[in-house]
Amino acid sequence: MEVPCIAVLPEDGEESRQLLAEAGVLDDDHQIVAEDDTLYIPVTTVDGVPDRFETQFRDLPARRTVQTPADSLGYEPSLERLGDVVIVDEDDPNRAAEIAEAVMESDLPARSVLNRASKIKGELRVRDWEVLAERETDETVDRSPTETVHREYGHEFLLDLAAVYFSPRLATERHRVIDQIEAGEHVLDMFAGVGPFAIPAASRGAEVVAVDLNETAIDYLQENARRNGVNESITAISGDVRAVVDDYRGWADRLVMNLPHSADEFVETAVDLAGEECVIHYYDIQHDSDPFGPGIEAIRAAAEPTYEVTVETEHVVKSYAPHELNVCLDVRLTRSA
Ligand SMILES: C[S@@+](CC[C@H](N)C(=O)[O-])C[C@H]1O[C@@H](n2cnc3c(N)ncnc32)[C@H](O)[C@@H]1O
Repeated sequence: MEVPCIAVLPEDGEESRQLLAEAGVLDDDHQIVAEDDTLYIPVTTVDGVPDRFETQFRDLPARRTVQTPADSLGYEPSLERLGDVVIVDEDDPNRAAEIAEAVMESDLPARSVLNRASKIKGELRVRDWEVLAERETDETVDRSPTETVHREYGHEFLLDLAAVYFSPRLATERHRVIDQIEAGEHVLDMFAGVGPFAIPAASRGAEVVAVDLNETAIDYLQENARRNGVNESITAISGDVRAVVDDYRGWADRLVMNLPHSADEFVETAVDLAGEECVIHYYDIQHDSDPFGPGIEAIRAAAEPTYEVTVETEHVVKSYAPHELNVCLDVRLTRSA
């Protein structure tokens, strides 16, 4: 379509564009075109173009705007992105299907759209998913629609949401813990999943043991260790963490205990694994009237009097449910003299 524009030399382009913008007549809906040593800059109207420019009419292509799901839906859907997977949280199946279609039609780089089909459940803390939409490309034809690559603070994690636990919402919390790790430390991640604590810990120069009951999570953790170049510093063990006590008794300078609903069942194991001095990052979910008390009590009961127990940080990670908080205690155990 022909639109009004000015014609200038390329070296005058930026100054001219600015003058048009200042005059309020720069047309952002069409593209600037370079042709035969001339730049054609679109304007919204001939009136108001500064006198130094001559206007003419020319066929300039429309500028493509980014299409979002909200553009076709007419409302902003609640979406979460994990790599190239888009997650919706919708109880109404019609609305879920409508959102999925809008996502696939939009410019979001989505390979699949998933809906939560169950709560996180069982010992392995995995949930069911409904695949609402899926785009197959040559590159991803053999990949499950629930598998993706998530990037976090310079690391990448391959994972299958249908087979392992993973939450991108804990990225800032993981970073808080990882920031405390020093090179040479012995770090034991008791519930390691696909490695979002263990792998960055190894990148900081720690020697890491990562344990998980979920064999598939350990397979991904090993792949992720390779992808992030730290496989030499991580020992990955598939099985119940209680079974590693004989091999790692007294070994750990730092323990990560991210199993919030039942961490209290593993404090004796943690004390068995702790070295002379050991920091425990203990995750818990408790009522907001006393979010830290039960965890501190459980750790004191298991560790004292063998260890002196110092609570270094009481940290609220996020709200979990009405009146329930997901919290982390950073607790230092120092073996008593
Ligand atoms: C909440 S997820 C945390 C995973 C990981 N730390 C993360 O942040 O993504 C808890 C993990 O503990 C594992 N798990 C549960 N019971 C276990 C046990 N007895 N021994 C070792 N791992 C266990 C589950 O398989 C699950 O991967």
